Amino acid sequence: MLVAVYNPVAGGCTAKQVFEDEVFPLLAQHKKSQLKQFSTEHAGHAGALVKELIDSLDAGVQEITVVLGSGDGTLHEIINSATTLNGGRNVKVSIVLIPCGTANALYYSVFPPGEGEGPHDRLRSLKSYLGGGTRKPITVAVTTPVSASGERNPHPLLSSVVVSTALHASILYDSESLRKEMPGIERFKVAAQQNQTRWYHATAEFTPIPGSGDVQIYDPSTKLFRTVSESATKLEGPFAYFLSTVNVDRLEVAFRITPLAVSLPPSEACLDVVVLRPLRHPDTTSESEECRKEYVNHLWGTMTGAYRGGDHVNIRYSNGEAAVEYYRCGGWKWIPAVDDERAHMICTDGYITQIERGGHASCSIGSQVDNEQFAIYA
Ligand SMILES: Nc1ncnc2c1ncn2[C@@H]1O[C@H](COP(=O)(O)OP(=O)(O)OP(=O)(O)O)[C@@H](O)[C@H]1O
Repeated sequence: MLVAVYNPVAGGCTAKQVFEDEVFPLLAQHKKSQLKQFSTEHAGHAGALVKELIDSLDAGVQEITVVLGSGDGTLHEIINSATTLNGGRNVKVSIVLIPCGTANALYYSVFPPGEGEGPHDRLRSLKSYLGGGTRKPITVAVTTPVSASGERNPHPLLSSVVVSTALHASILYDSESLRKEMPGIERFKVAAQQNQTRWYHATAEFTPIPGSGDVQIYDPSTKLFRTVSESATKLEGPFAYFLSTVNVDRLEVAFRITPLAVSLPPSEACLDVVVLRPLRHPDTTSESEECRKEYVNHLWGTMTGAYRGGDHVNIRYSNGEAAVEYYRCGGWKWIPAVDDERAHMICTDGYITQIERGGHASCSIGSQVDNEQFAIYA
C-alpha cells in the first residue's frame, strides 16, 4: 500500500504547497497518483492514521510505504504507533521522507548537502523510491521510564534520531513555547541561551554494544575509539550535556553533533553519546554561580564545533583531556538526583517525558526485529 501523509503545520507550514507543487506531480508522472492522501489534523494524527491503515491491510500484505511530509517529530509518532513493541502488527513501514519540518535531522543526515551546494533538493528520498532505490533500515533507540519502585513503563518510547537529557532536553522543552513566534531553528538558540548556566545532577551508566561486548570512547589523540574499562562505564554528574543519537550525525543541517556516526561508522547498530561534564574542565573548580557563568564560554566554545563540521570531538583542554566525552554503547541508564527537577526530563525526538521522582530511564538500541521494521528510501 502506498499513502501520502503530510503535516501542514510542521516547520514553516510548507508541506501542503510542497506536496501540491512537487510531490503529487512527480508521483503522477510515474503513474502513482492513485494513492490515499492525508493532511494531519492534530498532534498524534499521523501515528493513529498509519496504525489504522496497517490494521486494515489484508493478512498477506506485509509492507506499507508512506510518502511523509514532515519533520522528525511526525515520523517519531508514526514509529511509536506502528511498532510491534507497542502492540502493532509486524508490517514493514517504508518511509519516503520529504523534509518539511524545522530541523529535519534524519533527512539531512541521510542526504547531507555537498559543500557549497545551493538550495537543497528535498525530493531525493522520493526520487530514490521512484527509481527503485535502496531501503535503508531505521535503527531505533528504545527508552523505558522506570518508576521509583522499579516498575518499567509497558510502553517504551522509540526514537529514530535522538534521546537526550540535560541541556538538549531543556532546549526542546522551552523552545516549544516559542514555536509560533519563531518557526525556524532560531527558537532552539534562544532556548539554549535561557538554559546555559544550568547543570544537571544525575548518574549515567553505559551498557555494552551487543556484538562487540564493550563500551567505547573516542580518543582524539589517536582519532579512534577504544574500549573503556568496566569501572569507567559509570559517570557521575553534574552534567551540562548528555545526548545520544541513532541514524543521524546532525540535529540540523549544519549542526553535526555526532559526526563520528558517519566519519567513523560503527560496524553494528549502537548509540553514539556525547557528554559534557563541567567539572572536567581544568578551570571549573566548583559548582558556584561564578564557575557556572564562566563555564558558559567553554560550553559554547566546544558546542560550536558541531557547526564547524563536528570538530568539537577533537577539542582538548589544556590538560590534554578531550573536552567532549564521546561514547559508543548498546544502552545507557540515566538516574537523576531526586532533588534536581530538570534532570528528570528525557527528550525522545523532541518529545519530553518526565521521569518519576526516585525513578530512572533506560535507553537501549532496538533488537534486530525492531530495527528491521522501519526503513527510509535513501
Ligand atoms: N494539524 C496539526 N495541528 C497541530 N499540530 C500538528 C498537526 N499535525 C501534526 N501536528 C504536530 O506537529 C508537531 C511538529 O511536527 P514535526 O516534528 O514533524 O515538525 P517540526 O517540529 O517542525 O520539525 P522537526 O521535528 O524536524 O524539528 C508534531 O508534534 C505533530 O504532532
